[in-house]
Amino acid sequence: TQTTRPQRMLAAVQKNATRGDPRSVVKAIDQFCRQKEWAMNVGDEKGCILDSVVTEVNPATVLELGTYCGYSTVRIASLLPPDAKLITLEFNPHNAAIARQVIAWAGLGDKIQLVEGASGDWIPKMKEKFGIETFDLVFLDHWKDRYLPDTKLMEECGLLRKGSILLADNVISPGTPDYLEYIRNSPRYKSQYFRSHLEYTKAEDGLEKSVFLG
Ligand SMILES: O=C(NCCCCCn1ccnc1)c1cc(-c2ccc(F)cc2)cc(O)c1O
Ligand SMILES: [Mg+2]
Repeated sequence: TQTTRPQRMLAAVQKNATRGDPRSVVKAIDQFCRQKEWAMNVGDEKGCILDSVVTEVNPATVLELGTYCGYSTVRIASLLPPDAKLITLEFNPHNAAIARQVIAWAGLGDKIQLVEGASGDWIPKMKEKFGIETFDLVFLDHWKDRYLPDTKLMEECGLLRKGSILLADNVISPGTPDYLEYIRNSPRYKSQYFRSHLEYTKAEDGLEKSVFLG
């Protein structure tokens, strides 16, 4: 029977990456996506910007919205300090199952909590279920029409503190116009656009980094 693209991506990781070596997992996925099949990972070019923000913030608590196959999950977790916690939310059970195996191959299972379900349902439960007070860093990479409602929900649930960083993928391609309009005009955020390209292509895309001012 026909395999899925995430399954073929996982097979490429298990074939070409070294167990317990997150950077080799990232490299194997990028090679697969450049040489074999495009897939919607944040990719190597935007991934370098992601790495620099993670390193600068050095977060103790991270929320990732949109796991997909775990590429950015592994990228972020490989840069976190020892006791840091990364919670990643994935809606699609098949993708979540693949991501768990990619994360395990990278040897990062103890740093990452993968939660299956809808962000709108889980964000209000973060404190009670995971003992999270606030997030130091949020990486938005899920449905593009959920960036704005979920950001407002995080504000309302008190999950952001003065200095929390939101980093949003795909603000140009596919685009998140309502989120950009809100975050760039809100007095409660200071935003910066990092121009780049849509993963593995020459099309424009970029990351929007926003600091919550409280
Ligand atoms: O849709 C994207 N991501 C969300 C996937 C579903 C999330 C499910 N979920 C997880 C948690 N809550 C809900 C996405 C799309 C593209 C893209 C760009 C150009 C193109 F022609 C086709 C596609 C590029 C990305 O980088 C993306 O991230
Ligand atoms: Mg994306």
